[in-house]
This record gives sequence, C-alpha cells and structure tokens, in this order.
Amino acid sequence: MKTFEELFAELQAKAAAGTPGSGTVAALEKGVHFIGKKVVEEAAESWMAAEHEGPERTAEEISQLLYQVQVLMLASGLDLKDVYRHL
Ligand SMILES: N=c1c2ncn([C@@H]3O[C@H](COP(=O)(O)OP(=O)(O)OP(=O)(O)O)[C@@H](O)[C@H]3O)c2ncn1[C@@H]1O[C@H](COP(=O)(O)O)[C@@H](O)[C@H]1O
Repeated sequence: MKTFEELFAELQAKAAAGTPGSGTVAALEKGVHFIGKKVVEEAAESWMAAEHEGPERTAEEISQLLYQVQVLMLASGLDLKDVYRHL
C-alpha cells in the first residue's frame, strides 16, 4: 500500500534515474499522447467498474487511473503542489 505522495516520489525518482525496466520510464519515453490515452482508458474503466463491478474492482481501476494521472503529471513537468493549488 502507498499514499498518493509516496507513489509520486517513487515515480519521480524512477523518472530521474531512468530506471531500467520501469513501466513509468517507458511510458514517459512514449510521451504525452500515449500517456493521455492511458488516462482516458483508466478513467473509462473506473466508470464501468463503478457502474457494474462493485467497490473492490472500482478501487483497483481508480488506483490505475491515479497512477496514469501521476505519469501524465511527470510528462507535463508538474509537481504535486502544481496540482494541489487547484483543489
Ligand atoms: N500503481 C501502478 C500501476 N497501475 C497500473 N500500472 C500499469 O498499467 C498496467 C495496467 O493497466 P493496462 O490497461 O495497461 O493493463 P490491463 O491488464 O489491461 O489492466 P486493466 O486496465 O484492464 O485493468 C500495468 O501493466 C502497469 O504497467 C501501474 N504501474 C505501476 N504502478 C506503481 O508504480 C510503481 C512504479 O512502477 P514502474 O515504473 O513500472 O517500476 C509500482 O511500484 C507501482 O506501485
């Protein structure tokens, strides 16, 4: 289990290090268009899970959405505070 902040710190570190085998690093190399499609995909899967699949599956899909959103943040050069200031 990880908090949103802990995950972001992990992804930032992997992105900075170019960690071999990291899916995050690979996604960042593919760029914003690829990552944006994953965000849309996971958002839709989160919606479908909430409609039809129950809370546990919904939580799982939302976790994947949060991950993809963090990758999009990194691809956009954003930090947590850049997003938090708009909440
Ligand atoms: N939370 C996640 C996470 N959620 C989703 N994913 C990626 O997204 C994929 C799952 O969504 P996909 O749609 O691509 O694959 P799928 O099997 O169709 O899954 P569904 O969308 O159908 O549910 C996985 O194969 C992962 O590549 C994640 N990859 C990584 N993390 C976290 O990020 C950390 C760093 O990951 P790496 O950069 O790969 O080391 C990990 O330690 C994890 O804590």
